[in-house]
Amino acid sequence: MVGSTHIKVCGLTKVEDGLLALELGADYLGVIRYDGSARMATEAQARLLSNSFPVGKRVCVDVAPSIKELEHHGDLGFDHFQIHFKLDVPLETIAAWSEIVGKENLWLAPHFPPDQDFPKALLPYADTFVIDTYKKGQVGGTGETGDWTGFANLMASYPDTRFILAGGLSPDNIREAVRQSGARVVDVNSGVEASPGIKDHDKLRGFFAALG
Ligand SMILES: O=C(O)c1ccccc1NCC(=O)[C@H](O)[C@H](O)COP(=O)(O)O
Repeated sequence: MVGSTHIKVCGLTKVEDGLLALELGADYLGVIRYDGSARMATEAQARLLSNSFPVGKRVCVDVAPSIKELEHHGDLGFDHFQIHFKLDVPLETIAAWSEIVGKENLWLAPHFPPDQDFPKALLPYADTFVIDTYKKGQVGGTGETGDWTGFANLMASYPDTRFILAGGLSPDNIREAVRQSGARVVDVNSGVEASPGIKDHDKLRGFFAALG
């Protein structure tokens, strides 16, 4: 945490990048297990990262995993499970994800356009929602900024739910993003990368410094 902002650094594939993020004050470290991502950690990398990072801070990120895949992510030792998905996924599937990992550990990242209301039917299944920038045809990790005032309105509408601001955050815009959105938890990935899956240590330092 820096000031009153909690921070997740996502898309890690190297232990040293995660350890630097922790040293700087990261609250959560994200490892992507989706095979459509340029930042996907292999099974061996995911196991190493999970074993190297503190309990309670390890987040496994995937896109609409099967039940078997989600159970396997749990076996790798992750604490929280961030699932990106399109709204055509049946509520029964979402209920099953919630049952498997626990509502308190499920971070739902629904893919919905800015002109559509937040899908409140999802609220019973997770305590935490990641609001990532919508881009047609891409489920998560767009690297583009979203609607920060819309995020502030969402938080005001559902005060008992934890929302995480994601999408295109960087050392250059994080201060303004937090000011406009009121976000208490932020998620950064491509904005602090040297290349997909590899963090740029100067950018990482710059991101945390900007919040200080
Ligand atoms: O980053 C990806 O490649 C990705 C692919 C599919 C689903 C999620 C993905 N990333 C999630 C994240 O890294 C973050 O949670 C978040 O979306 C922020 O990403 P960025 O806009 O790059 O900061």
